Amino acid sequence: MRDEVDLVVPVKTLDRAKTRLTSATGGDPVSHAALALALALDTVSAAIATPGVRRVVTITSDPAVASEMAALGVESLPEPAEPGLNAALKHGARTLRSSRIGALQADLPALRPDELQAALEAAAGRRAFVPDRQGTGTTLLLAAPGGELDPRFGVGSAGHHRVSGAVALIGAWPSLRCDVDTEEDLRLAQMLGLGTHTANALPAWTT
Ligand SMILES: Nc1nc2c(ncn2[C@@H]2O[C@H](COP(=O)(O)OP(=O)(O)OP(=O)(O)O)[C@@H](O)[C@H]2O)c(=O)[nH]1
Ligand SMILES: C=C(OP(=O)(O)O)C(=O)O
Repeated sequence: MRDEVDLVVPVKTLDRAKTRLTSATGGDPVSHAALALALALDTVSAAIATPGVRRVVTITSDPAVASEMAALGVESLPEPAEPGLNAALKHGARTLRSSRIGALQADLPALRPDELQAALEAAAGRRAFVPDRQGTGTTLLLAAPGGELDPRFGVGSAGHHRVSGAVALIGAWPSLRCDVDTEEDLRLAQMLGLGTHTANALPAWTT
């Protein structure tokens, strides 16, 4: 039987999201929100196309995000009263009550379903995580079947997830490691091959 996972994807309200990318859109808030949304839509589109992913739910208080996710057939849950990324993920994990839960960051615009699938299979039922391209952050955290998510995202989260007993998954999945925080990340993601939402939302300098 396939070891399927339900993924919680956190998405900040668009007017607060991706501040390190502000320069990429020349400070225009409308273009910036469109780019932040596009990153999330491409991430979620790839996740729902991955055979080992049973269900994807976003955690967001932004109605525009929830509406666009609904158009993809993806449900959104509002954020809990407690602020912050890890509180949002714990809330999502508790609400879903899945047999196996994972957290996927929403800024992976080059994500390929075959690469996400390869990482899910490499986890082989263990609590595991995928470090970002720099090796310090985390792009995917997987609970063991029936286990707690215990998210420790934030600065240096790869180290925190390792210390918490999660196995680092290292393999040929560059698109899963390429989270986009800065203009440089965006250029690298473009080289890997962006999803259509982000490609269409790109600022003029990239084309
Ligand atoms: N729902 C929710 N998602 C969050 C929260 N904080 C971060 N995220 C999401 O978690 C992921 C990783 O966050 P970051 O890479 O730090 O993104 P960011 O906070 O938008 O970017 P910066 O403003 O540049 O730090 C992104 O998908 C964010 O949208 C939060 O408080 N609530
Ligand atoms: C919150 C995280 O993302 P980033 O480093 O992209 O801000 C993380 O990797 O834990």
